[in-house]
Amino acid sequence: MGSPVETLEFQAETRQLLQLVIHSIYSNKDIFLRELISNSSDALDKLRLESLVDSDLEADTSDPHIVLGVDRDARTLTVTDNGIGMTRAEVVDLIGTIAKSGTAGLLERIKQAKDAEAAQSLIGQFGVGFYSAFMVADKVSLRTRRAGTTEGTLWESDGEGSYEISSVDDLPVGTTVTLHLKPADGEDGLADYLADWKIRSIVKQYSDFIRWPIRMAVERGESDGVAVTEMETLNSMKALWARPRSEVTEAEYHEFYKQISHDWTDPAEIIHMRSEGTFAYDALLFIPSAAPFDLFSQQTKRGVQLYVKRVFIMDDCEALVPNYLRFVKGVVDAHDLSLNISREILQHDRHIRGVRRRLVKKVLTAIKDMQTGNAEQYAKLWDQFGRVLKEGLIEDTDNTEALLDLISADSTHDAEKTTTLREYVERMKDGQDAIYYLTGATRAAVENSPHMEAFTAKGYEVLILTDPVDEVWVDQVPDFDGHRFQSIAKGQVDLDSDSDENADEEKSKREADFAALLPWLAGTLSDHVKAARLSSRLTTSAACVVGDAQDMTPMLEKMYRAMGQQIPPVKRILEINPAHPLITALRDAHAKNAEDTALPDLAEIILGTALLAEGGDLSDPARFARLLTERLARTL
Ligand SMILES: Nc1ncnc2c1ncn2[C@@H]1O[C@H](COP(=O)(O)OP(=O)(O)OP(=O)(O)O)[C@@H](O)[C@H]1O
Repeated sequence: MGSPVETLEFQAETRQLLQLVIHSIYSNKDIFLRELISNSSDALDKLRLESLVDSDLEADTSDPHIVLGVDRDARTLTVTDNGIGMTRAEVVDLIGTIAKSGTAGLLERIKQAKDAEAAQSLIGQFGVGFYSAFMVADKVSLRTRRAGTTEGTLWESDGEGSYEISSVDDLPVGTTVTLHLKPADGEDGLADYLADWKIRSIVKQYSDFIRWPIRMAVERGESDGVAVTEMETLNSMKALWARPRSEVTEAEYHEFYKQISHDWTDPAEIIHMRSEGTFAYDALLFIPSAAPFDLFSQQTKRGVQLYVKRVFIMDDCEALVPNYLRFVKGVVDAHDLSLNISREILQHDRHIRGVRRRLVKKVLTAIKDMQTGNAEQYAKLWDQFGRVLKEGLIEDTDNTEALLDLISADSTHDAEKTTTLREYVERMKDGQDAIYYLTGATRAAVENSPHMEAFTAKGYEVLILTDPVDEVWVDQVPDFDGHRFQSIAKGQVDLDSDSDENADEEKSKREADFAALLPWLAGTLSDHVKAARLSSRLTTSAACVVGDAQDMTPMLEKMYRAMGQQIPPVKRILEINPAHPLITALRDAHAKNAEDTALPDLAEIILGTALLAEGGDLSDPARFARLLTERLARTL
């Protein structure tokens, strides 16, 4: 026997929240199904747990499931579970009221939010759960019977001010939510939620890994003019990350990786972890073996997806992995977050920040282990992802040390093999305190650059850095193991630190010899260089161009320009080799007749050749070619 229908008012806050939901704060209405399935899944979990704890509870737990039902004539969609169910009092408490603390304050802030996006992000902290049904339905009925009780409850509402509640007989244990669907309306984001394909695709996208079967009767042709239907399970239920590592085979991991990454090759590394602390989560991450083609495009997305209790929440979750680990693929399943959590809130969530820190450490440690344990695999990985990892030196100062430890760079020590910074430091010469490097477009350009000459002659090893990102991090990272990074194309170089008196004397004499030429050179070339000085880094070339320690390198200047930034041209310093015959001849010619009109052209040619030798660009190549040919012609 059913009881008389009682009409109850929604609590004031609930009413406000419902209004917000109905008047569509959410552009993505599909999520209502995710919310209802998630509630059902929780109810199935609860029943299983309760029946284990309470042996007197007469509950059938032989086939826990969720069934989706469509009635096209009545335009209803039902979500049924045989989970724990609710008593009448629980329905009033749980569905008619919002028990969460801070609701009133939150609603106030939502009302004051500037736009829909801000409102959505606030409400994401909260989760609208069951109420999201009102986004797609103009009436919702809930029939439920709690396990261990006999009386069923019917709750019905149109989401306006009140709801009706009555007792009903003969309900099975569990809950059925019936949505009386609003008409489909493309403009309002309301899809046809009676269509099999739509339901199927929402389940696949959001609820594929729910551990209980989600079933639906699907049509399988006709027999004697009558549609034949068959129950089909829509979700795969296989959430690998929720299983203990020891129970998952490598083949299963690989299969799963391919499914989420759309990659054909097996991953290079698998990281499977579980945290059971105050903020419990499972994480299953993969380091791919090859970089995707769009790794450096602006549109590249991060590969880590966020789930909450097996319900898909979002992909490209920037709160979980930093940009420089965008190549890492996988899933993080947090056990205790709102399903509607927004990206913005996630960014500021203390727990999520903790998860992120841990994931970064795990990934970096996995790469480090590869470096020490499997050099060949590591070399491949570095080749694919080294450039991106080096972005971390700019983005993530918390992990500078770990990242520097991973660096593998070309060096003048070995033409075939790269070096780690640690190996470099171990080979450093006595008295050498800095790590020398030179940046450039290619290994050949760097190796043949005039800046290298004295370093090569004196046996100093120089790192050859040819990735654009190298230009930036070397300027930002203070040191490795107490040794600062020193560009050999910047600042003064004094490789004879133990200079004796004779050397000093010689130096003063040279300075005096060139005392007239240097200011003249600087003046003549003042459109291109800010100073001219004698070099101690050249052995065979006549000249080179160097920057001050804080100057931007020409490559960095070019990079900024390519990105559309307006920066004034950076003038560098011309260094000349006092022992080179061309330079001594110029000095003598200048001493003889400083007004000789051929001299400025010669100065330009010297500067131009220095730029060409470092692989740089000439400001006016045609002019340079003309000056050079005229000069050569005169020598014949
Ligand atoms: N199918 C169901 N079976 C049993 N109880 C349910 C069911 N659906 C909802 N409930 C009860 O109603 C409560 C409120 O549900 P609602 O979806 O509004 O919020 P929630 O699931 O608690 O939180 P959120 O969705 O924000 O994470 C649930 O906590 C649960 O106790």
